[in-house]
Amino acid sequence: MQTLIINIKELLQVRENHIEKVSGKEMADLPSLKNAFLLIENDIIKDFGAMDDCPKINVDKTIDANGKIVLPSWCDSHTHIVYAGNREQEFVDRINGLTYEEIANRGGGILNSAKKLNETSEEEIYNQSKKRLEEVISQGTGAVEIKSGYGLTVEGELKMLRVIKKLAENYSITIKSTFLGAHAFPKEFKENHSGYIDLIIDEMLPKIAEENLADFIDVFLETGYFSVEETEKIMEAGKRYGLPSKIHVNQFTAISGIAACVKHNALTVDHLEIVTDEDIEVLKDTETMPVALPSCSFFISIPYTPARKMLNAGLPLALASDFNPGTTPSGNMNFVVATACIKMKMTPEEAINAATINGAYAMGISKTHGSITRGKKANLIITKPLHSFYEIPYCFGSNLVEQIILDGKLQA
Ligand SMILES: N=CN[C@@H](CCC(=O)O)C(=O)O
Ligand SMILES: [Zn+2]
Repeated sequence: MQTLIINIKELLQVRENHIEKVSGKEMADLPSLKNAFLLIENDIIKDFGAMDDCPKINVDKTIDANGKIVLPSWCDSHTHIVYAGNREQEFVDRINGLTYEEIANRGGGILNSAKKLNETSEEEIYNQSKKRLEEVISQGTGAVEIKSGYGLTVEGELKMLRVIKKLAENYSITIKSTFLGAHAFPKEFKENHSGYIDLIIDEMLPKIAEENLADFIDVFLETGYFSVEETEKIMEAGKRYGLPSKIHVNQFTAISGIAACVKHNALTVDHLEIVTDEDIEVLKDTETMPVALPSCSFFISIPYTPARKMLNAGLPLALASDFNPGTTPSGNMNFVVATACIKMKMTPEEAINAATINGAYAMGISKTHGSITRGKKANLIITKPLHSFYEIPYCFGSNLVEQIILDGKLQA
């Protein structure tokens, strides 16, 4: 099956040679081709180039992208799409003056979602979650990481991970799965942290490994949640099962968690609303990708990740949605890119690099996703006719995604 896209006004994120990620100043460069074609064979990008060089061949399908921009699908490396119910009452409570911390201390927050999840059947959780997945697909996401973390019991965590697995089996979007048993301490373990950590390490992890349910392990490393020492113990356990870590850290406080993550070769450190100079130093020249979640900052009114400072220090940065019922009930990566430009002062080039190739790196899939490179997966966005790709962040409230290609197939 061959599909040819012709007359592309601008083809973005064109990389002739394989790259894993872009860092610092490199992020300002978003290579592109104007008046281009792109040839897809089955689910793979077979070729691309200037329209003058467009092959004269018979193909199964031709798409005329006159006036439109084509780019690799968004790679959203941090979500909690699988959950039960929602938490709109907490949204109103925050409007009326309560903080995220105060709501959590009253038994709301993550424990509220955990209660709902444990009361809901696997089938019902699947049905609720698939709607969110379908929504983000329609908004241009072509690869997504989904975390557990609202079970906080052996059965609850397994249930969430099985739903993620089923979504991955039933949808063309690429899905990576992360075990986040260490999202919060359940009430019954409030005074017995080591008891819950033993449950994670001795009971949850072996079962998850046996069913091959996770690609990564995550911990909410934060004051009032998991300490640096507790997180290190869980990262080490994850490693024994071949699970690299992707860690929630520095959302509200900086407690030297990033250094611990780097020491354990974490693939990513995520959130980073509060970042110290020491944190930046420790991330330099490492393989750990910092991940910013600007929709979370927007929704719960906390600081934005200091992107400029980090890029000026030569660091890479990925952007992700954090789609979850508490802090970010949106998985719209177009909004993430726009907010990064508007609030974090990233240029459109930097933000698109952060949401494509660096997002792919943050899921361990930059060999196959995140750029227009021959041999990579044909997961693509075709926009509506645009003046330029700057309109993607500029028109922050509009849906500019016209068509989606996943696994080389145009989605209905
Ligand atoms: N901060 C930790 N976890 C989620 C929020 C969880 C929740 O409130 O349900 C986040 O990434 O923002
Ligand atoms: Zn999160």
